[in-house]
Amino acid sequence: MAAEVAPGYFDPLAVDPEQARDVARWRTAERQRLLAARGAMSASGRRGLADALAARLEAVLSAEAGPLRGRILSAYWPIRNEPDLRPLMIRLLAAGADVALPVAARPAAPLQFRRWTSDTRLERGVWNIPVPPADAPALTPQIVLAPLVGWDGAGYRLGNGGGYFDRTLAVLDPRPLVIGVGFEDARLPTIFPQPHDVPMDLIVTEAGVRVRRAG
Ligand SMILES: Nc1nc2c(c(=O)[nH]1)N(C=O)[C@@H](CNc1ccc(C(=O)N[C@@H](CCC(=O)O)C(=O)O)cc1)CN2
Ligand SMILES: Nc1ncnc2c1ncn2[C@@H]1O[C@H](COP(=O)(O)OP(=O)(O)OP(=O)(O)O)[C@@H](O)[C@H]1O
Repeated sequence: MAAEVAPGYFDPLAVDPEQARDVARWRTAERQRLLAARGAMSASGRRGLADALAARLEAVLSAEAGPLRGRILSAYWPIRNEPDLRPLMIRLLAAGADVALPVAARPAAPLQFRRWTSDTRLERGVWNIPVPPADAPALTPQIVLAPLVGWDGAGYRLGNGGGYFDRTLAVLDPRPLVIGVGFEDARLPTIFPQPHDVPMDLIVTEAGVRVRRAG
């Protein structure tokens, strides 16, 4: 009997399509809930938490990555009430780091990273996200700040649902130090990690380093 069944049938790592659909549906609902909660914060409350988060990040960066001069860091231009780290991005530039922004240039493809300075004239990319223009230098980041919609204690990230960071982290070589950044309140018991989900090396919130994966 067993010999008649394709060996893949018993593959314990195979994804059950029904379960994958359930997880995807659950994530869509959790994303909505978390985005609504973040949107309901006052602007000044969000600003205060973002500033606290930026201070935590600065300490983490110097502890983990050493001097920032010459380092290539990817940050993000805030959308959907994400923590606004633009003041930190300016300080990183002043410290001599190269700052890049992610660009979803093609659907279902890895992100590109383009150099950003305070003089860069941003254009509107997909979903109206401001991005550096196509002639901005392409950079390969050594450190990636990945904005979190949600996160869990195992270091997994719930993002905006495009799968862009997962696709990107799957192909970046050498692999950068990946730091998930978001608000403490966005913690979930688990995001039900799927085979494509790439865990963060660190998760930092306004409360400090919340997850650190060995590695
Ligand atoms: N500030 C910032 N920039 C970023 C990201 C980010 O999360 N934050 N990205 C990080 O990847 C990339 C853009 N990713 C995005 C992915 C999906 C959607 C989006 O609109 N998604 C659908 C929901 C899809 C679903 O739930 O299945 C939507 O909300 O309608 C927007 C941006 C690149 N730049
Ligand atoms: N490496 C990959 N290769 C192919 N598809 C992928 C990969 N990573 C993610 N996906 C697909 O992208 C979709 C969204 O994934 P997921 O819910 O993890 O997004 P997210 O991490 O929240 O989004 P984002 O990174 O854009 O903020 C899923 O359907 C998933 O199958």
